[in-house]
Amino acid sequence: MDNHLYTVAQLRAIEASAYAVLPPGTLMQRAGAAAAQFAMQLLGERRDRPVLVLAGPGNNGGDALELAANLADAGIDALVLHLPGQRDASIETATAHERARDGTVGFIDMLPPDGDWGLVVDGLFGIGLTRPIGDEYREAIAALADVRCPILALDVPSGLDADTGAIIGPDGIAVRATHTITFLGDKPGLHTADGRDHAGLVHVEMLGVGPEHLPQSQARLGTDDVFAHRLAARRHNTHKGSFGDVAIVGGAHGMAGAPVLAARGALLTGAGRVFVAMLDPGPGYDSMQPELMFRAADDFELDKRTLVIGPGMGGSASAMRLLAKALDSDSPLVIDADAITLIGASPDLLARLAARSAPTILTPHPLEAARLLGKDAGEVQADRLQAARDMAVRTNATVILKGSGSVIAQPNGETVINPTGNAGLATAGSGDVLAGICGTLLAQGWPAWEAASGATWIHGAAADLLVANGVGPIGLTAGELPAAARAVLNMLVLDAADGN
Ligand SMILES: NC(=O)C1=CN([C@@H]2O[C@H](COP(=O)(O)OP(=O)(O)OC[C@H]3O[C@@H](n4cnc5c(N)ncnc54)[C@H](O)[C@@H]3O)[C@@H](O)[C@H]2O)[C@@H](O)CC1
Ligand SMILES: Nc1ncnc2c1ncn2[C@@H]1O[C@H](COP(=O)(O)OP(=O)(O)O)[C@@H](O)[C@H]1O
Ligand SMILES: [K+]
Repeated sequence: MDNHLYTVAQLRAIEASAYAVLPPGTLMQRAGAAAAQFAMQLLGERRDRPVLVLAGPGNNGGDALELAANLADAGIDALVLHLPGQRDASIETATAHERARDGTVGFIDMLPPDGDWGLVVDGLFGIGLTRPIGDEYREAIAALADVRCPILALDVPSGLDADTGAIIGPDGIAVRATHTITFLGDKPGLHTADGRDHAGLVHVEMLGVGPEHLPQSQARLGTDDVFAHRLAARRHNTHKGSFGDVAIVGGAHGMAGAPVLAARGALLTGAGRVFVAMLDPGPGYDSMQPELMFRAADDFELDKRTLVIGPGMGGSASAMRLLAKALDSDSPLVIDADAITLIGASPDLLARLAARSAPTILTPHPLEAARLLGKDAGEVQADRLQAARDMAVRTNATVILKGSGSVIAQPNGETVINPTGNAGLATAGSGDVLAGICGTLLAQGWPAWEAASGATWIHGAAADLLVANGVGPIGLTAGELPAAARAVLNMLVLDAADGN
């Protein structure tokens, strides 16, 4: 599967390269025809209902007019609300307009208050949106909030930044589509930040443009292909030492739960032995998971095991001392939660981190990322891919910027957006479980990049599995994730053995 994600600048280059070898209007006609076909699939049994098509001033509007003409030719009642703006349309869009006018497409001047549509198509703006949506378009987009039928966005939901997944403008608005048919290549903004909520299910349509027109992409949508070759079935002749030791370092007073969740995550995804090194005196054992071994962090040997440092660790002097020791060690290291905050406040710790050569994964949520970058969380969320890449360069580590559409980046700029997971994960402790799974995969010898991509994928898929079984998204708890992650991992290993 082609899972490359292209920036708007790259899409413009693809467009220009394909445009140069095709008769004028070909790409728009193909976009309109493909979108009409997709629309008919979405309409299904509701083909007797009218389809509302919103067409904007640019070529996205041209696609919409082509789609309307195709639907009308197929006998569907297509009604266009055309909002052409001040500037002249491109020749392609003007031609599409003529075609729609000459056929049986209906044109309306305003939205009827209670249209009983079979489908609504958003062709207001695509990758050409350069400024916040103005009042004349805002009204039409706001009206879609009351629509009860599927909404199909052409190329990009209008109002969404295709590069970042942020809604354009401080007081911005964007269409919330149920489906997006996106042209000439997939886009990062459809899969992260507000992208998942606004794009719905994404279908990529290449419009017959071949690989010779496609540039090298720096970002991909994550699939299990990234780590599938690591999913080896376990051999009989193995022992607990074969699967690595993970030690979770954290657990200041009152925060013992965080390292315990991380430890359960690590244990149930296959580490041979899991320790919890507690900063402050805490529980002697976990009655739910008595296999975990509890130690005092102060005199705990940090070498020769994979470390997950930060869950519930607090910001005390002993936390800082332990973190410095962990950073200076040769152990594979996952840095989470309070440990990230401490590094954000200390140039010395940051320098130690950047100097490491052992595998290192950093798992910030947007606020922790902001502390590390000296920004605020809003600035991080405004461009999650760039923020993740900046952190990877600054720390010389693999970074997982968490949140809807987690972004995984490595210092060379390579980036993956994770497609699994759901809002059930927006609950305290789920990040601790992710850190534990990262630790397990590192302990089993996965390189940092594959461990980070794999852990994020498995963690999200665990939440998806729970939701599919009626556990969440509302009320899903972090403690339920480790067993679900175990089920996902075992299924992946079985699939890999079957050659699927
Ligand atoms: N050019 C081509 O060869 C193809 C273009 N395609 C479509 O064309 C789209 C890109 O077309 P355009 O570059 O015309 O861009 P758009 O149609 O996305 O919008 C740009 C137009 O809107 C105006 N505009 C931008 N922001 C605005 C705002 N906030 N308020 C009001 N007006 C605003 C611009 O001045 C311009 O006229 C793609 O997303 C895709 O849907 C497809 O048909 C594939 C082929
Ligand atoms: N709305 C969401 N959709 C998908 N994943 C989410 C969402 N909200 C949170 N997550 C995931 O849940 C985890 C939360 O981690 P974090 O914010 O560190 O919480 P905590 O510190 O309480 O464990 C991360 O893996 C994050 O990517
Ligand atoms: K659109």
